[in-house]
Amino acid sequence: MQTVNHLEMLRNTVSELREGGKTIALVPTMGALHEGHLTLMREAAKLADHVAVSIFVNPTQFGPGEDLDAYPRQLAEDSAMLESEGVALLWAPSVQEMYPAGFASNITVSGVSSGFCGADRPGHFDGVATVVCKLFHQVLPDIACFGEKDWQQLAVIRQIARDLDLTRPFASDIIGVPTVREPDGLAMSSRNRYLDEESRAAAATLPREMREAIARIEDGQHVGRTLAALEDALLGAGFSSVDYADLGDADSLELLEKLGDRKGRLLVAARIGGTRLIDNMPVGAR
Ligand SMILES: Nc1ncnc2c1ncn2[C@@H]1O[C@H](COP(=O)(O)OP(=O)(O)OP(=O)(O)O)[C@@H](O)[C@H]1O
Ligand SMILES: CC(C)(CO)[C@@H](O)C(=O)[O-]
Ligand code: BAL
Repeated sequence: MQTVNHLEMLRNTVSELREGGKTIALVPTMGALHEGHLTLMREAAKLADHVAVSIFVNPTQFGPGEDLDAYPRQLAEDSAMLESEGVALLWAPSVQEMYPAGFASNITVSGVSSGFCGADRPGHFDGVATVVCKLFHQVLPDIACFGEKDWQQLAVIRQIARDLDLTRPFASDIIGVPTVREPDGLAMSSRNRYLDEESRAAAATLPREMREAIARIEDGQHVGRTLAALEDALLGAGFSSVDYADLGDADSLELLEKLGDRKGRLLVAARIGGTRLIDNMPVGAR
């Protein structure tokens, strides 16, 4: 694996990897790798000749008071995991390399980025869209893989890929990979490591109650009342607050009060032991 920290070297390495018409799949991450990330890499490896992974804790997607400083950074450990996955290229730029002095651009996506996490974390998806756009221009991948765990992020990235002509041939090259879960159902996330034993045990209530709520909605029960009951169940199980628990159209993320024949998605963000967890699941898929 080649580890690259500077743009000029990245360009040379990408050209070398491309020799003979070889293709590249990019997996953007913020590091602190877990099995969810490795699953993205294994999917990427099926779809291209080489897998490139970026590790960059992107300051512009963190709001004031969020966990930018506390976010786990473990490049040596991550690097060893990538080596054993057969990753060809690790792109690990510094903040200075990504945002040199005088950097002044920003990509704002309307529509899909406005509710859910977009409402709770103002500017978050601007930061994500801007850095992902830069990563695409830097690595020039043929495809890129993202996790469905961050469903709204995936929708935002599909939108910029389409709008800004980021991939060949357009957004079909953005691959969404289903959420990888712990045995008790909790979605894997780098932030799970913030949880103490008690909060970690209670966190599994989130996917369990989501599945219950989905079954009720699919059985025709009132959406608003079912979601209110879901919030109560989470608060009763030890969550300190629920940022949102809403049913959205799976693609546009428009809020749905009734499922009808729409393909829906239940999206939840809730806090436990000081940690904000997110999850989402399909509704109306059965
Ligand atoms: N459990 C998971 N299943 C599938 N993909 C995942 C999972 N967790 C993360 N990903 C994907 O990995 C990529 C990198 O995510 P990131 O490095 O932010 O990890 P994370 O575990 O989501 O961290 P965080 O705790 O910050 O949410 C994203 O495309 C994300 O959706
Ligand atoms: C896509 C991403 C790497 C952009 O910083 C980040 O939001 C993430 O890890 O999900
Ligand atoms: N995986 C999403 C990145 C973030 O929460 O900032």
